Amino acid sequence: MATYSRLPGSVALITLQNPPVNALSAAVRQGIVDTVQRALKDPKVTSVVICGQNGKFCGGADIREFAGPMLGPPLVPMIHAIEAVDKPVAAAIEGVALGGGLELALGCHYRIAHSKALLGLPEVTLGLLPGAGGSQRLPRLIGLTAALDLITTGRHISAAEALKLGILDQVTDNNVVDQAVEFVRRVAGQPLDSRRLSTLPCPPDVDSLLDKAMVKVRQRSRGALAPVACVQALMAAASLPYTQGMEKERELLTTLFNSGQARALQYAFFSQRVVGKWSLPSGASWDNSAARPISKAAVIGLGTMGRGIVVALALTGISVVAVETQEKQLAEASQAVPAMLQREAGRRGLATPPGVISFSSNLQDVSEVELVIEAVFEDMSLKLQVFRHLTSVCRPGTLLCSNTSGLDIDQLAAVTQSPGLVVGMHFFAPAHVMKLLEVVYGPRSSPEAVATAMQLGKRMGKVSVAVGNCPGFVGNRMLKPYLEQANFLLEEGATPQQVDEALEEFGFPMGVFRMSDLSGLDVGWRIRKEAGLTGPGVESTRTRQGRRYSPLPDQVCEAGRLGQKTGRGWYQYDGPGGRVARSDPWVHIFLEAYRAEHDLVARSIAPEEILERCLYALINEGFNILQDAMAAGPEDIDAIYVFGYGWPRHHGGPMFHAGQVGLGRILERLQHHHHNHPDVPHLKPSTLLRRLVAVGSPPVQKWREFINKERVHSQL
Ligand SMILES: CCCCCCCCCCCCC[C@H](O)CC(=O)SCCNC(=O)CCNC(=O)[C@H](O)C(C)(C)COP(=O)(O)OP(=O)(O)OC[C@H]1O[C@@H](n2cnc3c(N)ncnc32)[C@H](O)[C@@H]1OP(=O)(O)O
Ligand SMILES: NC(=O)c1ccc[n+]([C@@H]2O[C@H](COP(=O)([O-])OP(=O)(O)OC[C@H]3O[C@@H](n4cnc5c(N)ncnc54)[C@H](O)[C@@H]3O)[C@@H](O)[C@H]2O)c1
Repeated sequence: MATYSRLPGSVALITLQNPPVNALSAAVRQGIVDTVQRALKDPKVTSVVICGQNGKFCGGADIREFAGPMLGPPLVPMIHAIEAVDKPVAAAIEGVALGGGLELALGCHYRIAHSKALLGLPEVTLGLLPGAGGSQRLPRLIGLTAALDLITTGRHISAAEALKLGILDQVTDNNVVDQAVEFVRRVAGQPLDSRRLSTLPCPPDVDSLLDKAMVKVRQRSRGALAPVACVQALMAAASLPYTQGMEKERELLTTLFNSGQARALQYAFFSQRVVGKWSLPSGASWDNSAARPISKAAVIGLGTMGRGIVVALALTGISVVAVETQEKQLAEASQAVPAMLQREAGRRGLATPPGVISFSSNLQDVSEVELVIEAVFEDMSLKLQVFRHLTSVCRPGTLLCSNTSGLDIDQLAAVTQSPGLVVGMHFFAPAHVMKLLEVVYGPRSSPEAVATAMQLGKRMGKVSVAVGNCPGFVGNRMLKPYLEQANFLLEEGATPQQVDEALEEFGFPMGVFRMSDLSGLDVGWRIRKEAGLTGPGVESTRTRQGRRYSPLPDQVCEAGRLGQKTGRGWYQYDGPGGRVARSDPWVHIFLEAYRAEHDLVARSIAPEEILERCLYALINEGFNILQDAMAAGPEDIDAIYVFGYGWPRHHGGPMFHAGQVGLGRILERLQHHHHNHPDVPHLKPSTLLRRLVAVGSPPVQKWREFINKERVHSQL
């Protein structure tokens, strides 16, 4: 709703009230329509201020309403009515003015903001465009170049930047409503024509800026529709009168609204928030478990991951003891880490990186910290040794965390004095940049330890997801069948390029083979050796441990091709560390020889089969994970894949995508592929998938409840 009050001095104050962000729900829109009418009719009112309750102007349209029929007064005529008022109307912006919130402000004649406010048109991130006149008014106010940037990126800008761009008329450190009231009193009676943005001309696109932008956006959007539609809306603004521009905005919005992509992106928005409200099978959850404050931490092992973790902690204002036993590594890290910190602080606009870092080669130096993150090699015996040492050195109550990619957290906990204080904190490379953190709880991890790791992740700006303790946890466990299928496809006749192209066409930033070259092929090779799948003494057949196995990646490593770092992998590069992947004749000859050796006849494989085999195998493992209660719900899996594995956000995440494709279809295709490849257990449809199909394929939002019920009735 919106409340109305008349302040001394003939100013009407309209306050939006819809906690927590004053989203423009039907009730708020009705409230605005009614109160604006009241202000218009009240002869004693000479000017109007619109503000939001509880320090937030407005977070935009109510995204939850998009799932149902749109009721209540529509936004566009509501904003036109405000713009047409013949008394000055000012938006008093505190907190946020985003999306429809900023569009509402653009309909006002003046905009005054608090210096800490954030403004933006983030609709593109929800698969939409600014559909309440924003795509037509903003370029009229700030020009095409700046409007293009804000609308196609959806980025939030500070009040200072908004003032510079000309979006705001005034910025204040004081009470913004008081300032706005004073402002409108001052300007009452002045002509308003030039303040009505819809009546102003839009600058024409003289340098074909928008054509060039369109080319770039199409290249970068990887199949996402909204960025393209945003440019189209700006083209309409630049070339058509306002009314026709608005018609085009509406037409484009309707297309986006009806696209599966908008639903996927809005689901992704809420998933990100759902995972913060974590719960464990024990009943412990975000709202009944207290986190400990952390101000001093240690990181053990300063390789690729450890360095990034030190930077991420320091940026959060935490003092870090950084420990590395190899002299050369320590010397390198003590040069590299401060430089990384400086760079990242600069990128985030922080003047001085807040955390203090001390480097050491002595594990004894971590005795005073409150939390330790171990990031030594992925070797269980080494990690056990480190944890034994830590538990004897650290004071009682210190949280001991491991950045292992998939080893057993419980085994690590078992060698410590307080197993309840051991959790996994699985960061992704580079750890100071990537948004995902898997917080891995073992059977003995205490709610307090999970809560502390989750909160620390949040402080670091991560999307933290609580996951159960199983090999590979959630993300890497699902990756295994995906990689396996990619290798099998090579055996059957595909090339690395064909597989990668199909996946990139789907929207991944990199296909599986380019990604593996980037991460280093030796990572998986080491894990397979540890698992006894390859290495000296293991037979060179295509079956291992009773199931189909492809020795192709092992053989590529044995040839000294470890990916980008050696300048050769599934592709060739300009040299060690090269980044541009080129097809390598060696790989094609190698694949042909391999197929000949194993009597395999290469067949032509369609992109559809590549996608089905790779993605449905991955999705199937997602169902197994839900069934095993290793993830609390499909949103957790989807957030992990979107934020950690490059799953295209406009496809929502693997589990959401399964729902969009249709669970019946996924089941049928898995059955088909499993029939053709009975020696590949990952293709055998999961019981949960079968159960969901049997009950009519409920929408993804209902799976959590269904799984819990099935578990109670022991159906899973
Ligand atoms: C069929 C054809 C029909 C075609 C025509 C249809 C016509 C429809 C007309 C539409 C016109 C378009 C109008 C406009 O252009 C579209 C929009 O405005 S889209 C919304 C744009 N706004 C945003 O994207 C902002 C989203 N929110 C945020 O970024 C953040 O929440 C925040 C505001 C920066 C605050 O951040 P935090 O303080 O960290 O808080 P949280 O993020 O945790 O949020 C708290 C709580 O609020 C919920 N929430 C936030 N924003 C919204 C919102 N806009 N709508 C609904 N709910 C919102 C959030 O989910 C949290 O709740 P929880 O999930 O925890 O319950
Ligand atoms: N690299 C990745 O992409 C990635 C991603 C997520 C998780 N991980 C996990 O993070 C951990 C570290 O991986 P990495 O890639 O950073 O390895 P790395 O080889 O780059 O670095 C490991 C570092 O640990 C040091 N070290 C070894 N024993 C030590 C000890 N006893 N005390 C102190 N330092 C010691 C080594 O000298 C080395 O500098 C592994 O468990 C790995 O599985 C890696």
